Amino acid sequence: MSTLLIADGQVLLPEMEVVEADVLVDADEGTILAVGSDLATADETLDASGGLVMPGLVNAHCHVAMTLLRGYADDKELDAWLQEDIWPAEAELTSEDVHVGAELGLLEMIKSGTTAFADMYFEVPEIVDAVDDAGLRARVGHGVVTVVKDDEGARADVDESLSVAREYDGAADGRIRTAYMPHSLTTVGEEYLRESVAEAREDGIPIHFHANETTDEVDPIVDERGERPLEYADELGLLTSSDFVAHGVHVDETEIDLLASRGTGVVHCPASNMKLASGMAPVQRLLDAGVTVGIGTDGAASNNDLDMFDELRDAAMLGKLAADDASAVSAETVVELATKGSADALGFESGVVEPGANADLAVLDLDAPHLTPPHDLVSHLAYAARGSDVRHTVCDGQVLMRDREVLTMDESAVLERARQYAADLAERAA
Ligand SMILES: CSC[C@H]1O[C@@H](n2cnc3c(O)ncnc32)[C@H](O)[C@@H]1O
Ligand SMILES: [Zn+2]
Repeated sequence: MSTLLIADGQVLLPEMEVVEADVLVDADEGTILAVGSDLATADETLDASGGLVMPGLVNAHCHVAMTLLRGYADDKELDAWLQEDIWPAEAELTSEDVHVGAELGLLEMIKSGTTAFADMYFEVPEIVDAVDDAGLRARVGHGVVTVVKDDEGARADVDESLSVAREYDGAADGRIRTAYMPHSLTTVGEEYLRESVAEAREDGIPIHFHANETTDEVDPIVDERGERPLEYADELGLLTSSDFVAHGVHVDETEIDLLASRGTGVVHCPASNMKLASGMAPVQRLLDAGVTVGIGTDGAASNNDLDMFDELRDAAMLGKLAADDASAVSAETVVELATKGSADALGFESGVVEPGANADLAVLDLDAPHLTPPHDLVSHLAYAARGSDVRHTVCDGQVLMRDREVLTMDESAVLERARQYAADLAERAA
């Protein structure tokens, strides 16, 4: 067994308590062996002195290759943004573009302490390949949109999503898991949803989709069906405890109870919801009802970065506004949502620093003006820390970034390729 010791730091425990301790990792199994003092010596050591060892952040909803479209189209609401700018640009995407964009996003994640994410996009084999090389953990899937396709095209899209989910589950030494990913209840036709959900269920494949993001999406469903979107989703068999939905902004009490009783996770994407003026998710009400809530960035074109520390702060701030209550969505809550909450929604044994859990960890450097004085480190994580404070990143027991040097990627080459491919893409899409 080869071991890794993360030594001499403070450690954030699952109960949100901070203690001085070392963390011993089984680097072969990729799990945490022990948290404490006087632990065994290890094959490799990471110096965490002056730092906080915390669970790696889990970005529970992303479109990682959309980094190539960062800053490409801003300041529009969702429908106009997708239809006028994003979908025409995505029609020009090549598999190489997706690879290059994914690498850029993965680099950004490693540098800002994210160790796992969920991703819905096209050209999934390219994303799998990039994740495998970068060393992160992900639940990936091919996003299905049938509304603009003929029957043959729609079925091919559905089949691709199901076959990708079957083929790549367990890839990258088990760090890749998959899901069937219909884009949303309005962009995938009912007959395709009915057939494909049954197939996914037969094979035990989880399902992830965008839900209740805007009133423009909710109102037509209510008008045409006389029921709420998540009631419709439930009838289709889309809400089980292995499934998770993105956004859940415009949900009523019936839908919140449905999510809680089915055990379906909701991924809150506060920055994207604010930027596209989609609305404010009722995060405190979801939590009070017992819904599993995670946090995600959404894509870098609607955020516009993949720094989960921004998301923690946004989630806390927006949660208070939505509840009209400054005690709602507290610092402890958002830290838990972006770690264990997201990991639970995605079905990963990550998000906590405790023996047996995946060794997916970030070490934050506390020696910075904006993190001084250290009255309350959980408060700092929620309200003051930035991705650039991360000093080391570890996933599955492997060191991906040591002393701010990313070991699994050539940073300058990734940036150079991304600049070139993004410029070419924008030119083709113009
Ligand atoms: C079919 S692959 C995923 C698809 O989703 C698009 N997308 C990005 N952000 C959002 C969002 O906030 N709501 C809905 N759809 C979104 C992305 O551009 C891809 O086309
Ligand atoms: Zn999305």
